[in-house]
Amino acid sequence: MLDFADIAFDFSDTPFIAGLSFTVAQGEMLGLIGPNGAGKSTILKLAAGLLKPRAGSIRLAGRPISSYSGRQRARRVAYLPQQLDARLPFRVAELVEMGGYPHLGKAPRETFEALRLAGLETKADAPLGQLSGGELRRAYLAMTLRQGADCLLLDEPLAGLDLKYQAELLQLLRGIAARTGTTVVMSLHDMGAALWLDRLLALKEGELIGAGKPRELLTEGLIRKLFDLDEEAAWIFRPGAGLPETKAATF
Ligand SMILES: Nc1ncnc2c1ncn2[C@@H]1O[C@H](COP(=O)(O)OP(=O)(O)OP(=O)(O)O)[C@@H](O)[C@H]1O
Repeated sequence: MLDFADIAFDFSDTPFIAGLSFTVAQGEMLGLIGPNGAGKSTILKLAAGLLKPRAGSIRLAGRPISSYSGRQRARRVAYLPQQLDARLPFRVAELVEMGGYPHLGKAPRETFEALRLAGLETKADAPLGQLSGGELRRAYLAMTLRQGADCLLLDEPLAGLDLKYQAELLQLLRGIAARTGTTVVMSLHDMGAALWLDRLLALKEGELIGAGKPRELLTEGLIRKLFDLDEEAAWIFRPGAGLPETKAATF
């Protein structure tokens, strides 16, 4: 569904990504993990066609992403940015309705259905500025779902969601992927949630340092290398182990 081949990308004159290659199969749920600034958002923006690589090719469903018109691309790819604007002067249902734009209003998923999937039926008439952080993310997510694209590119979709909505969102995406073959690529920081994805790419400073099934990839060694955690700091990755006494004493 998505094919990055030998991608290079620079910010102005600063080289950032070099020789990055990976593919994502149709219906797969892929997670991008790594520290702040690792390049997860950059990769999602490249996949969405919002940034252009300096070298290499990005293909979507077998065609170069650059060969799609804006509307064609929006039918194939829906992108949920990390930074969401709560100041837009719209109500929730109006925002979600905009997801139908690439289909001239005839999107595969109706606005109410998208609202229901995001658990926002009762907030349909609320102005965006009156939503909580998690509700705002779910409103934008509903717009993304309404778009009915084959490939969902979601930048930290779980951020700010309470546990119930994190679980529901993962189940929802899993169901959509299984039923319709929709491909999901998401960045995330929650290693517990990452366990429920099909495959993970571990990124650091624009480089792919590991890839694989979550339960095989997420070793303590990989986590320590990825996030520069020394042995003592790695307590954070040992659920149930508790805070080491030496650490607790220094707080
Ligand atoms: N427009 C820009 N110009 C210059 N540098 C940029 C620009 N956008 C991002 N960067 C830099 O590129 C690097 C990668 O940023 P990116 O947003 O892809 O990271 P990320 O892995 O998504 O991080 P986070 O977990 O904090 O969201 C960062 O060092 C960032 O400062």
